[in-house]
Amino acid sequence: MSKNKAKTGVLLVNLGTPDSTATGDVRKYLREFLMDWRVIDFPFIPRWMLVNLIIAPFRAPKSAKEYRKLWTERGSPLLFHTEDLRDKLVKKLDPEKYVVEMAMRYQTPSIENGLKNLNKANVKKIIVLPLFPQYASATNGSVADKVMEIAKEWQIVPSISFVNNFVEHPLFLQAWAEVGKEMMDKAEYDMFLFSYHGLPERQIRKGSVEGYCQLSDKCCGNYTKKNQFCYRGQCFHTTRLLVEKMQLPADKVMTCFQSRLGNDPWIKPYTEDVIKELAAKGIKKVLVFSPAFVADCLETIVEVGEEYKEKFEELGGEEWELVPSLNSNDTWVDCVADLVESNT
Ligand SMILES: C=CC1=C(C)c2cc3[nH]c(cc4nc(cc5[nH]c(cc1n2)c(C)c5CCC(=O)O)C(CCC(=O)O)=C4C)c(C)c3C=C
Ligand SMILES: [Fe+2]
Ligand SMILES: [Fe+2]
Repeated sequence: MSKNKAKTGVLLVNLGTPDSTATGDVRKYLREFLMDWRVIDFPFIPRWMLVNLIIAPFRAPKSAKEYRKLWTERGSPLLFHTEDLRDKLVKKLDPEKYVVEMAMRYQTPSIENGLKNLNKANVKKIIVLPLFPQYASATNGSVADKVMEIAKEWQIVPSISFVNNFVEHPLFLQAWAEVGKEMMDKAEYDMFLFSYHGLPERQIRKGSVEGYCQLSDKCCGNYTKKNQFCYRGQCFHTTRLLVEKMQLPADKVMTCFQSRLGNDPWIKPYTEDVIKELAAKGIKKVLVFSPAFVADCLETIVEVGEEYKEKFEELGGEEWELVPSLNSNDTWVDCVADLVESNT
């Protein structure tokens, strides 16, 4: 390719994390995150009151304590795993064809800065890759909002494409099979739990085409063109594909949803309830996959790896192991490279 040809810009975007574990920084992060109407989908005034008068003040000190448990010399795992992914992707892609930037939807490095750098490189096209395997308005939808909010100020808008989801990508499935196999080679398990980040049920209903999704097994249990964007349906589909790929016994597999916030109904079954059910059935050894996340973060390391483990053990469980996330696994890097090249 000629050196004069314009390149394609790639913007990897993950969710975001506080700049430090100081309570003030955590509060700032929570405020930006939860004031996003796609995350707390209430009208502005009730959202502002809920976030600024209730959630941020009370949650920030508690969350800051949790962030201190996982913070490293390189900062937040979500951030440094995404940096490592970017660095490996840069080495993998043809430098004559691609410029790669990474950003966080909330806090830093910002999407604004990433796009500015791509613009400086005079790219002809931008591929935005939100690092969320399953589509949700609160994640992928929000990344698209932010990118377009910035691009609407530009005189020249190059072509911009968004990767919507990648649950069916063979290298995504292969990468999970690899990290899972490493764990399964070391020990035997009675149960394989697939715990995904949850969502308020009303957000699924709002996105439901012709009211198709009623949050039952009938709709979410199949993956069809009618529920192709249903987050819950995509999560069950991810489990089915991974079970097939890893040849896990179907009667030893469960799908559940974690990280509920507030009192409204979120998508079920809740991971907390499944833990009780497993313990009551006498299940002792559980291997947990968390395939809504591609990088280890607060929700995997602390919530699944520590809090749920403690609950399971209190109820008589013996082993609760978390499969590490994809982070910068080489097959996962190949998957990202392929998502870029096939969208170029
Ligand atoms: C996997 C995709 C994610 C979806 C979907 C999602 C929806 C969602 N999240 C909240 C509230 C919180 N999430 C928090 C942390 C967090 N969430 C995701 C991903 C998804 N969220 C990640 C990767 C992380 C970890 C960030 C890190 O720094 O490690 C938090 C903050 C942490 C805490 O205080 O517990 C909140 C709050 C809502 C309300 C929501 C959908 C509506
Ligand atoms: Fe979240
Ligand atoms: Fe559904």
